[in-house]
Amino acid sequence: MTLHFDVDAVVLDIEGTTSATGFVVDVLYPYSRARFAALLAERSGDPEVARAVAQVRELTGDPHADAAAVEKTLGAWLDEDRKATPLKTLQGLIWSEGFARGDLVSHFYDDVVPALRAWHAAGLRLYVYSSGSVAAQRAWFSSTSDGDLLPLVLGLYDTGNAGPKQEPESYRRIAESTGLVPERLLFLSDRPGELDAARAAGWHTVGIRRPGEPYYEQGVGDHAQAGTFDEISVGTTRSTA
Ligand SMILES: CSCCC(=O)C(=O)COP(=O)(O)O
Ligand SMILES: [Mg+2]
Repeated sequence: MTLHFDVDAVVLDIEGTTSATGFVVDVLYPYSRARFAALLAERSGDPEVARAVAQVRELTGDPHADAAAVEKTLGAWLDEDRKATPLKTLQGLIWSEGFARGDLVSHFYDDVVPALRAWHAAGLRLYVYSSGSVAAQRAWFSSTSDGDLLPLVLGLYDTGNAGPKQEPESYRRIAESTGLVPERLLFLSDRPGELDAARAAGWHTVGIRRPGEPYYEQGVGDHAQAGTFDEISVGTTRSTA
């Protein structure tokens, strides 16, 4: 069955939706884990690193945590796949450099890139909203085995510039930033809590359920659902806020 939506923009989650969680956890996470110590030791003066370290100390309630303690916290958050903003900031710095060096090439499910190209060609606006930092998203879309997909994407949102993914206010903030009314936006995600928040903000939602992904068995509640992007048809008649 094909789901049809008359919208102006599609907002994409990454992990579990455009791309495999397994790749993120098995390739990207070890890559960052192996480099946290060097980043904390060598670049503590970098404002982005210093801000993230301060956030780690705040979140753990330990204002005097040294580099070793911060690294331990980052490792524990990785183990539980916690989407903590400072973890994502530091991972983003490490991954961006890894992609730029050619150590990393991003993963997209086979159905995703053709759909993104077709939707973009049809005049749909494409945005990303991921727990991965904007820096990580930029690198992710730039360094694919299908070439640079970043020109397809009009804007990137993360938990820093939009807020937590399970809060409706974050989706209101994104809608305002795009200049589109909520009912002209479609959010694709694998996580029911994110879909609930987007719907509470007035967006259309589709839960993406791919075999092997963490939320596959649980499902996406009463949201429309699709196994691949091929099952989604989007068209635009343009209407801005
Ligand atoms: C290029 S982002 C890397 C993936 C990641 O770290 C992440 O947390 C993605 O979470 P999402 O919100 O896209 O499910
Ligand atoms: Mg996801």
